Amino acid sequence: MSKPFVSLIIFIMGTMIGFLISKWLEVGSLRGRWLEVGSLRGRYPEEVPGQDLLQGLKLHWMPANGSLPIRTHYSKPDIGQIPRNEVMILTPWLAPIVWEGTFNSDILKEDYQQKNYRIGLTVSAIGKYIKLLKKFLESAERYFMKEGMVNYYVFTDSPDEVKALNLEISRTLRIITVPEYSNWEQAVLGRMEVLKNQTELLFQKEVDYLVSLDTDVVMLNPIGVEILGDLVSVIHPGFYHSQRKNLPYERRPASRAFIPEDEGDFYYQANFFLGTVQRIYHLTKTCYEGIQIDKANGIQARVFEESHFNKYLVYNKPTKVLSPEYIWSNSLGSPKDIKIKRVNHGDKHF
Ligand SMILES: CC(=O)N[C@H]1[C@@H](OP(=O)(O)OP(=O)(O)OC[C@H]2O[C@@H](n3ccc(=O)[nH]c3=O)[C@H](O)[C@@H]2O)O[C@H](CO)[C@H](O)[C@@H]1O
Ligand SMILES: [Mn+2]
Repeated sequence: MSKPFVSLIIFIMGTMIGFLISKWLEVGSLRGRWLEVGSLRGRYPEEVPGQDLLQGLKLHWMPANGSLPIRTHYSKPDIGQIPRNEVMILTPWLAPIVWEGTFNSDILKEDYQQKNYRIGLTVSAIGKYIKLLKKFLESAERYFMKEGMVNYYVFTDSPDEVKALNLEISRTLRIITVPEYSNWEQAVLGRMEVLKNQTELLFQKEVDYLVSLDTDVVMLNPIGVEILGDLVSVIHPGFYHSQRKNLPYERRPASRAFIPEDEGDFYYQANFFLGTVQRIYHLTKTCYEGIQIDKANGIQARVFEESHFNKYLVYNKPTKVLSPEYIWSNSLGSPKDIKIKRVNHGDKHF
């Protein structure tokens, strides 16, 4: 055989082997791809992929009947305009801090009205605190979620006394009987237990959001849908400028409310918190369990249920934070950064 002929044969064979190897590799990778496609194909035609992802989602910009809802008109947000320049309006974990001047109620209300949330406002009126209930509810009628679907839930040891108040209210009020607690501490700690138990029994069926407030609160200005969020707490008005070392967290490791010295964001006040039923259930259950464990170990946390509440919020960050404007006390005066006093807390005229 001549030399050129042998070279030609070798060239042709080489090309063929190269071609076969490249095809083999391609089939291998195609097989990988084919597996993926095959797993998607397996869902047709019975299931349309993605439909389950949309279940329960309440969107409203395209109503089913085609008519457009009435829109709120407002000026365009200006990226260069700072709503408040003297206070923090966003936490380092990106939760908004709600201050007067940072939101437009009309935009928020529009969203709220379309979604029709049900809100449960819970309040304890045990023993002499029943005397504060009338004023509390009258102020809630006037200022709390005016345009919303609100139920009031009153925890009391004396339903007859509550009925005797002859409250004139426009919303449903349910009286929930709780034990006669032996003292103030038991009543305050018991609130977590009652909230937890009633969420299991009742709240989960009746409302979307739960709000817990003290009875010694009188609302002075509107408290609206701007407060709604998955888990919302209020910065304590007495400590909002304090350094971490001065916050009254529980620092003893023996308590379940223990927070190490180098941890803690804000100090929150346990007299006002809210969230979705599910998040409030988890919060109150965790605090209740912490309180029970402390009790079994013969230790009382520094600020009762508020210590457990603060511990929870260090490790389960609130998704929205309300400024001290939402739980102000007149006794704290009128500092410049408090632009509006939405409530007066702590006036106990029994
Ligand atoms: C200075 C201080 O220590 N302040 C604490 C105290 O605030 P306060 O002095 O605001 O507590 P408080 O006397 O208002 O009690 C809390 C709430 O529990 C209810 N209640 C209490 C006792 C009772 O016999 N009957 C009854 O119904 C009632 O709704 C009352 O508003 O307690 C709060 C409980 O969230 C926080 O721990 C506060 O940091
Ligand atoms: Mn109080």
